[in-house]
Amino acid sequence: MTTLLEVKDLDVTYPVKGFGKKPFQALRGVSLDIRPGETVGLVGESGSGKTTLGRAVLGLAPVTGGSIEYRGRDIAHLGRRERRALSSEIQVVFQDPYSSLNPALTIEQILSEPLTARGVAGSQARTRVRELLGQVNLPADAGDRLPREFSGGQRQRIAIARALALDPQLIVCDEPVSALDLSTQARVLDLFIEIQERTGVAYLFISHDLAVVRHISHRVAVMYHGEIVESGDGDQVTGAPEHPYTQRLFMAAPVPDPVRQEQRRAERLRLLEQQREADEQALATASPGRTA
Ligand SMILES: Nc1ncnc2c1ncn2[C@@H]1O[C@H](COP(=O)(O)OP(=O)(O)OP(=O)(O)O)[C@@H](O)[C@H]1O
Repeated sequence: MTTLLEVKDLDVTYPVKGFGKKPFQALRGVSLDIRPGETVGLVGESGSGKTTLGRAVLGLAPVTGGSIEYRGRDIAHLGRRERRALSSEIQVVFQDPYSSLNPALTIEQILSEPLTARGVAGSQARTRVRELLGQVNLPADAGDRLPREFSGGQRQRIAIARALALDPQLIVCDEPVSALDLSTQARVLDLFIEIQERTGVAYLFISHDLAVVRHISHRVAVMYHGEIVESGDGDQVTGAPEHPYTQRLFMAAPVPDPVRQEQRRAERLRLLEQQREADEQALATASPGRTA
């Protein structure tokens, strides 16, 4: 299979303001590839450089070394116009569905924006907006409403619809479910999977949540202090990590094993039962006339 995105030996260094302050190197020799239709999960603790890598792919971080090839073309240092042209291919969904949608625009206006920028207008754009709302399981009349009329999960669906408007090949998803409650997370994750199965879009899926990454990724890369310390098949990396950092990271967040959970529940019930019997015995001793 061909490679869609190939990041090679990437360095990103942020200039730091203030006299005598040294620039901060946030990524060091990072290499990673994404194939068409694939989800690569990027995991690591806060500050390890996950967002920086996503932003570099989007042309929003100061790349100081290495390359980012999209379909064989280096996109690490594109000018504004070339970058805009690439926005139909590479899109983004951010963490916060509250700040990422313009509160003054209706959903139809929000979803039409990328279409209008491409010269798709009028009835063609309206048809596409309805199609997009359907793709993310929102009713067609959602187009007339404002973002504030929707829940967090619904807003994230709208953000996903906007990202899909131009049929991208790759979406950088930066913690897209972290702001949602657990059951909404599960539904939005399933939506990501369903969309991928239907459209063949690839995801660079950034999350600090191992359960989320495990659920959605075909392959997983683990970041630590600006470097990728381990990468490979999702089950392999999450199930039998090799690098000591990954082992520690995964030990801190144990896999919810249904058999183990059932054993723990049975153990809790047994202890409660023991406690109840002990209480009743104590009560019976204190008041000998009482029958259990
Ligand atoms: N614009 C910036 N200028 C200077 N340093 C930055 C800038 N953006 C990020 N950093 C630093 O780069 C490092 C990596 O940050 P980044 O946000 O990529 O990590 P992360 O793994 O996504 O963490 P989190 O999950 O907390 O967002 C951090 O030490 C951060 O403080």
